Amino acid sequence: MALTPQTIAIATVVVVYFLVRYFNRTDVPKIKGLPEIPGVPIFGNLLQLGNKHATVAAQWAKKYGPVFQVRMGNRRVVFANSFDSVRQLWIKDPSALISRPTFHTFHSVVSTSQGFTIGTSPWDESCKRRRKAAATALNRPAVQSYMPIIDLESTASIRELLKDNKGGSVDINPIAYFQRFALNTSLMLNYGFRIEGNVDDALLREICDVERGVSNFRSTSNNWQDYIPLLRIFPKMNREAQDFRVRRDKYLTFLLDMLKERIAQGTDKPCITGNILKDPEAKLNEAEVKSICLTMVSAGLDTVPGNLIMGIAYLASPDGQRIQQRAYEAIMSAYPNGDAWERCLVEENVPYVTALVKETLRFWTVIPICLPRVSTKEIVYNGARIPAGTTFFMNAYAADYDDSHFNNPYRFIPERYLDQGEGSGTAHYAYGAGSRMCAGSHLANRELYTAYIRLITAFTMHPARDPADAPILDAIECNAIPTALTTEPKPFKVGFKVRDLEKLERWIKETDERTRGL
Ligand code: HEM
Repeated sequence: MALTPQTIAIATVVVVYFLVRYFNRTDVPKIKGLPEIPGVPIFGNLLQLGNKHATVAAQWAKKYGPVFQVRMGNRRVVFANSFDSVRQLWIKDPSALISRPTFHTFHSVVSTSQGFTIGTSPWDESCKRRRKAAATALNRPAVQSYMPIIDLESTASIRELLKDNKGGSVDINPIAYFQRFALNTSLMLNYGFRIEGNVDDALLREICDVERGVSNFRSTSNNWQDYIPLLRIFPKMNREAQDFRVRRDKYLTFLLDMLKERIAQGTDKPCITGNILKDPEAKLNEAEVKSICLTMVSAGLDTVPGNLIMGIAYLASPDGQRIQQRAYEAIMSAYPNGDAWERCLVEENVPYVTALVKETLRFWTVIPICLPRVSTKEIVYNGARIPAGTTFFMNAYAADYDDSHFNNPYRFIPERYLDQGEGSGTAHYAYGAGSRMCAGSHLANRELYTAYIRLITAFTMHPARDPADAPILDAIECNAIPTALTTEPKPFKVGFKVRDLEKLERWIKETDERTRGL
């Protein structure tokens, strides 16, 4: 019997209907009582979120309220967009959001050889062990013992800056200098190894490029194949992710093998992985050691420089001149003998610079959509029952620019953290919040504080001579890759003028003497 055109049309409609229904399912059913952003079949809200998730979600929050649900392909996501709602969901019952979701690209393609970082691991016994090991290695007393490394690396970057700016006649793009500062600090801590070459060193560039690429595969806003499984039939994304994995394996294996060889020969320097490998009581297996190494190499690599570089961009701008001057006066009044360069290694005694660090972290919020969480039990929010297994996104950018919490959030005002009020309690969500908050925040704070004290006492910073080199002073617009997990600052240049060459050369020489054995 021949099929009539009508039968074919009806059959097509039925097949399409069931296909759309099949592909339109979500991991968690619609949550009653929580506003839902209207979307389209299969894609959900992905098309509307586009490549600026943080700003689009912040706009929706104005219409739908601070917490709402969206559909990203087949994943239902609860988005929190205000300072207070983050506090309620992430901090009030921290155990409820202790886990992390898995995503196809990062977890099944990029991470098959070295395992997951701590920050991308779902909560289980292994994650607990790794987080505990990292937290112990990164707690306050441990970080204090690493200050010689920060002494060495901040000086190395400033020394090279001084050489390259040729007496102030050349404007400088600060990015590579502070990438090396952050990477070498992490490598020294983790492997007792540092990259000796200049900012063009091949290993430095390779690690920075690959980690940046991998960070894009980790992004919650970049990988539609994570949300729409049908898209995984296109092999291109998988191939790119695999290429990055191969390149990453190469240097991670090189670094770990080198450390093991040095331990065998007794020539290793004290470091976190060395301590673990040599500790007969350590309960971590090879895969867990690799995960910690991976975390240590990647966690501070984009985040610390992103803050420092954009902080420098602001300080050097016409608006930043007042802040630079005030910071300089505060440093001079705390250290009239000019020993801030050295004292910043043992104490944090300039509240204005501490406030400058906090405001930098808030204003630039370099992970605008914080690392995602998944709930391990039911959470009740404003009467809505959100089931266990739901994915949560913290819009840290929106929360850090929440005008019901911060006065003039779009202005860069370190003073907000000098007075209580805005500064009391959680200062900002740049480090996330609650049970899986950044484990490296003490280290990062010490790196930023030391770098600021040294940069501000060494130089005055000015706009570049060519207006085309001016930075973009907006936390979203400054980002060269809007869908990246961590802000990648668009290139810009700054003028550095030495305040007192003789003193600076003396401080550098003193660091050289102090750090000779490292
Ligand atoms: C300014 C620099 C940094 C920023 C802005 C930053 C930010 C963050 C954020 C937003 C998270 C997710 C927190 C959450 O889900 O609530 C995180 C996690 C993490 N960070 Fe950092 N981070 C920085 C530097 C570092 C450094 C230097 C290290 C260590 C070398 C580090 C180690 C970690 C670890 C281990 C986690 C995972 C915590 C977990 O999942 O249990 N971070 N960081």
